[in-house]
Amino acid sequence: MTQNPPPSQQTPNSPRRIPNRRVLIVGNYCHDVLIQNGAVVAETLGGAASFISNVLDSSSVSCDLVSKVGHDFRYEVSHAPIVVPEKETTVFEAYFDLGIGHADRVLKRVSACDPILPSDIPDSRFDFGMAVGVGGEILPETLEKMVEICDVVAVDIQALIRVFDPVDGAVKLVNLKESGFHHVLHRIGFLKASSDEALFMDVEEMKRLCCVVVTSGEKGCRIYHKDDETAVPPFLAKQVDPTGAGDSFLGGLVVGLVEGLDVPDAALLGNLFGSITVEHIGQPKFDLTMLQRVKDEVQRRKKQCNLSSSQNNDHDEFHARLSPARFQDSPLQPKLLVNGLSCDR
Ligand SMILES: Nc1ncnc2c1ncn2[C@@H]1O[C@H](COP(=O)(O)OP(=O)(O)O)[C@@H](O)[C@H]1O
Ligand SMILES: O=P([O-])([O-])O[C@@H]1[C@@H](O)[C@H](O)[C@@H](O)[C@H](O)[C@@H]1O
Repeated sequence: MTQNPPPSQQTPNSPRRIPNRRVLIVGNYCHDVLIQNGAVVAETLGGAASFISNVLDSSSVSCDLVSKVGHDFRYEVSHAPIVVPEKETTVFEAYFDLGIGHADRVLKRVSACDPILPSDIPDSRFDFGMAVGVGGEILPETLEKMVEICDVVAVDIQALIRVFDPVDGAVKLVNLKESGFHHVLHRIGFLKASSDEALFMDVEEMKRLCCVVVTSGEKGCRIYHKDDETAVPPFLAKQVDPTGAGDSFLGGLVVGLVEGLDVPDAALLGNLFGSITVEHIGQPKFDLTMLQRVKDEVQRRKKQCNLSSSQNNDHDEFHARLSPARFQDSPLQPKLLVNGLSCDR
């Protein structure tokens, strides 16, 4: 197969045969069961792929999605999964002993569908690939194929370092070095980890290989790349269920990158979508007016950055403009958050 050179290496005479497709998402949908004090509180569509495609679809970013489910898959989704008739859909039970609004949860994978194989992935080229497994469905050879066919690959570390207790399915983490993926990591563009997961990698080593983004719930996120470290401020949210925040964050980050924002601005969009997600149980339905306001702010920000001759590293203004766009119709008081501190307007 003839591959297009990555955009940075394309010249007017490059043999660019077929335009890239935009985004490839690889990861299984799952059924999430939320449990508090021994009782089932909610059952929802889960899996990073579902949260991410929700963000991309709502933002009009076209994507292909490769996911496997079993005969018992119960949800209508806009990107059809591969159905494996002899298997059951991946199921996660999430135990919230402190209440489902609380960030602390214990996850158990109680059923696992099949892994995604390189042959399940289309032989096209993509601008962005997203390796976003939740239940061990991304294999080293799956990621190897993704880095071959995608110009930039963003990886959620949870796809690489999760292992599952053979008896009760409890999720445990192994160090990235022992994950079986270490040899591919120099070929990925972005590695996203929550602050708990970041303890299972050497950030100093990884930031030399790719852009590392560490999310910290209500505190926002930090970006590490080479010798740079950038804190990206959060948005206020009334947390109801933390499930999917990291996934929606990654979706927002990729929407920003596809739109041509620089990485801190794109991460700010990630924070925005993460903050909206924690206000819902299951998949958030994004308000159309809010989405339009956010799109307008993104276009405005792009123009502003194009006009400015010097590198514009001041993201506070973009944050200050996104905040009211997000809170306009919300019961939360619109507040300005600067460097993680909230101030009344
Ligand atoms: N309580 C919260 N308030 C505001 N934003 C939040 C909150 N929780 C999560 N977010 C946003 O979602 C992102 C991902 O959340 P986090 O909890 O760090 O990830 P994960 O779901 O992978 O554990 C955060 O960086 C932040 O931008
Ligand atoms: O909450 P989060 O860490 O972003 O991502 C979650 C996964 O950790 C979990 O395994 C899955 O069942 C949820 O649907 C969601 O994808």
